[in-house]
Amino acid sequence: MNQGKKQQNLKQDQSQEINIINNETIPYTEAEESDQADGGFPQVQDGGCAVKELSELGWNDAWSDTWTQWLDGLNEAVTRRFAGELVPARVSLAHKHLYRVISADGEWLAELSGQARAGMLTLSDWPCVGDWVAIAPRQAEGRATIAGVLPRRSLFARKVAGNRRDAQVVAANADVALLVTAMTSDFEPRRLERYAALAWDSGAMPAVVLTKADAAEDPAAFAAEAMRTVPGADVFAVSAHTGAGLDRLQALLAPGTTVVLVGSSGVGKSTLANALADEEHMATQTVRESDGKGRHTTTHRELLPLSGGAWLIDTPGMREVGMIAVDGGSGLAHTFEDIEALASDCRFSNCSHRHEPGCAVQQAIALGELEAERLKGYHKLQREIAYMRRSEEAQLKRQQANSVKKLTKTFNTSSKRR
Ligand SMILES: Nc1nc2c(ncn2[C@@H]2O[C@H](COP(=O)(O)OP(=O)(O)OP(=O)(O)O)[C@@H](O)[C@H]2O)c(=O)[nH]1
Ligand SMILES: [Zn+2]
Repeated sequence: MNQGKKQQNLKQDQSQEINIINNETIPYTEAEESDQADGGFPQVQDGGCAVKELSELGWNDAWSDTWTQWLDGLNEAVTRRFAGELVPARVSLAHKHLYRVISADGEWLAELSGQARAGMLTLSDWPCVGDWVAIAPRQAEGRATIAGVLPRRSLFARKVAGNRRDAQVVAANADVALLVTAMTSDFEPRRLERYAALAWDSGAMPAVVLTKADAAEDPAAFAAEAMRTVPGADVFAVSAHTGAGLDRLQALLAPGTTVVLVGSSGVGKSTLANALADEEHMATQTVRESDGKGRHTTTHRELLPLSGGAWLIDTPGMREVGMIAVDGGSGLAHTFEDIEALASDCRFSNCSHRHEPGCAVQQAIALGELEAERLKGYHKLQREIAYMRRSEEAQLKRQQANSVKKLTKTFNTSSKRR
């Protein structure tokens, strides 16, 4: 799919306030205009982002099975309402309650059916970029109705610790999470551990990308350290500037694979994305020249095609994902498999691996089998998770207290009126 050029042109056409969907020109509707008033309408992603086959978007036998099961589970009213009209589509852009979705027939502007809306009980139920949804196209209008969201394979959320259901999902169904870190003084094994834990928790497969190979004296040493830090993950040393190592990385990103980039600011995520996309897809902060206002373009929430046929989810929320702590469940255990394995030999089952007698972890450190720094990283992440849990609980309590207060006030006011 080589539509990058077209996409660029479309982006520059924004000031004309048109959307091109399914090759038709459709003026903004009221809903879009009001969205635009508070923050700008999402950029037109790609006029004819038509895929020849759904598999290009990552659809496969497993998704087909999920689809069948999902349809079977629909209640009678929904089945009757959409009688045979539902087709799968993938969300390429989420903007408040308006979505862009790509189906085998092309790209649609879509909104949730009232019934689907009513079923959105928590923030995480709402569709987000990467989601597979069931749509009923409304051919005449060139719009579509979203009847529901298929169960997700993986998800990245803004707030993962504690109550996952209340997290805002910022990327769904990523297959691969590229943990991006530069081979400079920025390189921080402890941070990499945190990203790895986050990725394992998300359900996506982590792989490490070490950037700025051209500026590193000994890329192999960084790679070795990364392999020790994230056991079991593929490690790629690349330079977006010279192109070194990109081929090997491209091979991981098979057609239909969905990938996200996780990493701190300045490590080269945008540059890498550009190199993989072969186009300047990521010009998120270009100034709008066309209307002379010099206003920044809206930030994206997008599913971007990469040159090898894979897709990159780049949402503003993804940038925050790396900042937060993780669930503290399987992700932590997975990342620190070595420590967890040693821990099973500790004398006490609740050993904290600090001062307890018979601690197998401390013993391994004494024998030089485990780096003390790694245990420090483990403890630090544990502490952060505990801290997040506590602050979330406190926040929840405050919210509850506030709503009780509000209710009481409403009650008092209305009883005074009576
Ligand atoms: N030498 C070298 N510099 C690079 C490479 N890739 C990126 N950089 C530089 O690193 C700086 C940061 O790159 P970005 O791609 O903006 O980093 P980012 O991770 O997207 O940063 P945020 O947008 O803040 O999250 C820029 O000055 C790039 O030119 C590389 O392969 N080699
Ligand atoms: Zn121990």
